[in-house]
Amino acid sequence: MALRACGFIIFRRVAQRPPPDNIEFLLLQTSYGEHHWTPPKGHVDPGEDDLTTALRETREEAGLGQEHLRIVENFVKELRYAVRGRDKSVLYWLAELPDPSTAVTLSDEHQDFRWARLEEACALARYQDLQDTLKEAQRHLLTAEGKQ
Ligand SMILES: Nc1nc2c(ncn2[C@@H]2O[C@H](COP(=O)(O)OP(=O)(O)OP(=O)(O)OP(=O)(O)OC[C@H]3O[C@@H](n4cnc5c(=O)[nH]c(N)nc54)[C@H](O)[C@@H]3O)[C@@H](O)[C@H]2O)c(=O)[nH]1
Repeated sequence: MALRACGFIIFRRVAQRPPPDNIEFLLLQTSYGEHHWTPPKGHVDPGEDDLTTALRETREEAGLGQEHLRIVENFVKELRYAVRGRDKSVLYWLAELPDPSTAVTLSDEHQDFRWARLEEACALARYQDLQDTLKEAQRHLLTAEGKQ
């Protein structure tokens, strides 16, 4: 069976810059393996529903819970890639951190985090599918605000 993981693309808006540069995405760097950067996400536990997984992993990995987040409607993206020869599917929802000063608290699974504008986020993310997803998220937000 394919591996399945779920998470959140989390963004915040900073007041000091005009759109689109006011949008910053949260990326976490693993403390293991290739030290790659991804949004908070993780494997679905047996019997767990996808959104519950996304919320649980975001709390575990970034210290951010539903009380800190505003989930954006009509945005969910699936990425499919192979990990050590097994197909993996990752579902990402999109959520805003309305209070941009809310602290991010990492677990042992990650060694660093970054709030990054789209260009830097894409450079950190490295994988084309994740970069495309971040770009789509930004487009979705700007379109919703009538700024594009
Ligand atoms: N020591 C050690 N331990 C590990 C390792 N590996 C796992 N652990 C343990 O597992 C726990 C994590 O459990 P969860 O939090 O539940 O799972 P996830 O959050 O899902 O995390 P993963 O790291 O398993 O999965 P990915 O992020 O998917 O990375 C897997 C590979 O896929 C590629 N890749 C990544 N992202 C993209 C993308 O967007 N697009 C594309 N195209 N490719 C992408 C990249 O090549 C990468 O190397 C940790 O606590 C460790 O105990 C490891 O290498 N060494």
